Amino acid sequence: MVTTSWKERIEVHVECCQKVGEEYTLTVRSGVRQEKTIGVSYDAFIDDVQVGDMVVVDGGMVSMEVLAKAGPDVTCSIVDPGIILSRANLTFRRGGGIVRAHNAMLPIISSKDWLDIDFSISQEVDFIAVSFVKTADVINNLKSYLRARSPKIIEVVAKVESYDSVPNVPDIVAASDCVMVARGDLGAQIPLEDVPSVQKEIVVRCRQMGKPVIVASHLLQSMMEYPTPTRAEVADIADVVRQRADCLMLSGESAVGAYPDKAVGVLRAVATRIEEWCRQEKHGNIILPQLTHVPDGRTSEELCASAATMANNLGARAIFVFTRRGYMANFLSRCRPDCPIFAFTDKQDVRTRLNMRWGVMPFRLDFGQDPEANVERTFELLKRRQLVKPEDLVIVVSDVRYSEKSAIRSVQIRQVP
Ligand SMILES: Nc1ncnc2c1ncn2[C@@H]1O[C@H](COP(=O)(O)OP(=O)(O)O)[C@@H](O)[C@H]1O
Ligand SMILES: C=C(OP(=O)(O)O)C(=O)O
Repeated sequence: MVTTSWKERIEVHVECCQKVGEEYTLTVRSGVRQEKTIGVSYDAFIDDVQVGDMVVVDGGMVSMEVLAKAGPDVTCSIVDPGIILSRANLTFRRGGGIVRAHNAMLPIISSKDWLDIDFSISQEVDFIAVSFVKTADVINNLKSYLRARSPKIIEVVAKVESYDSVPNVPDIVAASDCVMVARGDLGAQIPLEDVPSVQKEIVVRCRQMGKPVIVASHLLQSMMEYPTPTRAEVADIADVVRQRADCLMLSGESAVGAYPDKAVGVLRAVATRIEEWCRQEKHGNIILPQLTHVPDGRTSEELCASAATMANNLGARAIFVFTRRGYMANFLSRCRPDCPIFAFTDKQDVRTRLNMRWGVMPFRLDFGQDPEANVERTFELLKRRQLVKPEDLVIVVSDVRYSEKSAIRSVQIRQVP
């Protein structure tokens, strides 16, 4: 996955602002290395900020008041001391409210991003994530560009991380292939106490609309420095899993933290345990609206809903599904059944994209002419991998051939031979 770059960023490695009243210079001059001088990576900072504003770094890591402006430099006095980490995010508050900076008017996808998008197309990436999405328009625009330029389907992930995106979430979810709740930047733009409810609303909305959702950042923040997490972080991961989000994403923990492998291990262990508990306790069930209206889509949706209900009621070991474009696997995933969904597709890019879907373990398989022979091959394949064993009860969503040329869809209750 590649991501677009638009952000107002601070360019320091790590800076400790220790004393109240200490003066710092924020400058838009690039590459300046002077004591108590911090680079800001967008030029409009100088126009946006006013004397008396409060500049808030990373949602409150450090706050400083603007004392004076001179050319490219802004002198600030530390109000709340703390540590500024590299690529920190800046917001300004004036009269208690957030200031809609000039940057909020800039295009979400910059000219450099378009070059990067062209490069990503040439490299056949699977996903492009758009930072600081405000409305669905930017997603629609990028998707139509990708449709015209990319021979391969590239899915577009909307990163919800700005103040402006929150009221537009329903349209953004509808337009995107996938949504990321980017809690790091979101928490700097909206009050921190609003982040959990916004996260929950986005996760539920995405599931209702059949779009995968990633919850990102600060899941194991303390593991940037320590080999074990806090109990509160474990509880946060458990909450995301109980909300039935599709993906959990580490950021700094795996990118620059001291214990990346341990952090991934903790994430996996907690998620696995809580998923098991969710299956027993039946938490997180929600009402799913009808998604499709065309007759063919309705049939697929109903078939998958019934397959998931049957699997739950019968305590099935797994659901097997054949899917060329990923639709059937996606419908099944949306139902969040109690057992894994083994999805078989004849296309490698569909297999890769299905990794993003909740509960789906995708496999690539060349489909032969006879549907039943394909089903039998999948049993053998999964027995070899010890994912199922003889006599396991499984639900199979597959075509059944009833004449030389035609097949009908079916949901089958079967025992692994
Ligand atoms: N056992 C099977 N062997 C080969 N192909 C199958 C089998 N069962 C179903 N299929 C095919 O899998 C595809 C399901 O594709 P998918 O993209 O998920 O949804 P849709 O049916 O809406 O195209 C259909 O083309 C169907 O004919
Ligand atoms: C995922 C996020 O964005 P980035 O990748 O820029 O940290 C975030 O802000 O939470």
